[in-house]
Amino acid sequence: MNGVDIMRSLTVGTRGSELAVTQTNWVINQLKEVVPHLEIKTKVIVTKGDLMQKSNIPLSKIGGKGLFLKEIERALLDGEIDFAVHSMKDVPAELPPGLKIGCIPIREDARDCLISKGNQSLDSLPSGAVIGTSSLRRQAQILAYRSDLIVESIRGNIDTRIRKMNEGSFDATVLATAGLKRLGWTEKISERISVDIMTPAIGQGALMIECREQDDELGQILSLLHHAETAKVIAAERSFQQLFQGGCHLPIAAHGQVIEGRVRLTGMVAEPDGSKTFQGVIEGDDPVQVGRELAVQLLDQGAGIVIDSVKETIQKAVQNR
Ligand SMILES: NCc1[nH]cc(CCC(=O)O)c1CC(=O)O
Repeated sequence: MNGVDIMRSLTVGTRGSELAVTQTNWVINQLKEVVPHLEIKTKVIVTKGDLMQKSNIPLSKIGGKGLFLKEIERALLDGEIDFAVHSMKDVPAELPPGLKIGCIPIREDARDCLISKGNQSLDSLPSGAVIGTSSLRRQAQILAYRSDLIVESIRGNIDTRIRKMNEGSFDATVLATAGLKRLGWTEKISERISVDIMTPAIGQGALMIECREQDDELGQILSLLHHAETAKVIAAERSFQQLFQGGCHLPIAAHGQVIEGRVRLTGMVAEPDGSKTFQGVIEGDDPVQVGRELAVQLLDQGAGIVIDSVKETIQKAVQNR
């Protein structure tokens, strides 16, 4: 890539988690390579999601996307920071007015991975082994594949979850491969789970850089990190998700690939106990259309009934808090 000669002093806002800071630093380094004269300061911002993680209420029961974003978006709009790096997976369907997607950089490995005591794989775990996850998507797919395993809720950042597994009553946990790779912790991975067994979360492994709508100069800088192929599959995955009107707290998954210029999207919706799964694959040229068509296909099979009942359960849990 050619360097661009822009002098500007920027502030990036980030959550304080080790993963958030690592992802932000990755972006800073990428930017400095293409725009050597940039000066970038980092400002750590505490979000509601970070505070909730210290509590015992499962995030799936709090519901709603954007728990990790609100305070950061406030800081963007107030001009306290100029841009922010988010895990795509945690970004809601719509951005608030005044903000835009600065770019979508190249995606890391989208697969989930198993981290287990004794380095066991999903196939070699003994019957009755306890897997810690609070993701209904992961729970449903683990149980659909191995109904003899037990899933229990586990909370916290990546390092907390791994520690809880090693110290506590869990035999294994499932995390995003991308997070572990970025943190340099791949030696902890026991198995990268095939997308044929576990469809990844919508946007998993991808980042989204957000900035102010009117900041054209920064938009131009950020566009240097944009990865068109990633953006295409993300558009398909998110368009699929949009028809279910829900985020990563629902048992919904999608994984897009670009094959000879066309998008191939696999989608999955499941009953949280894994007793029933709806799956489909659609290929096409227009990512948004592909996502929509696939969602309609699964809705026609009855996936909407499953999702509505999961939403109802979440709603009740929120009311009873
Ligand atoms: N919801 C938490 C979250 N948001 C992004 C990642 C990992 C990185 C990614 O998916 O890009 C994680 C943790 C995990 O699921 O293991």
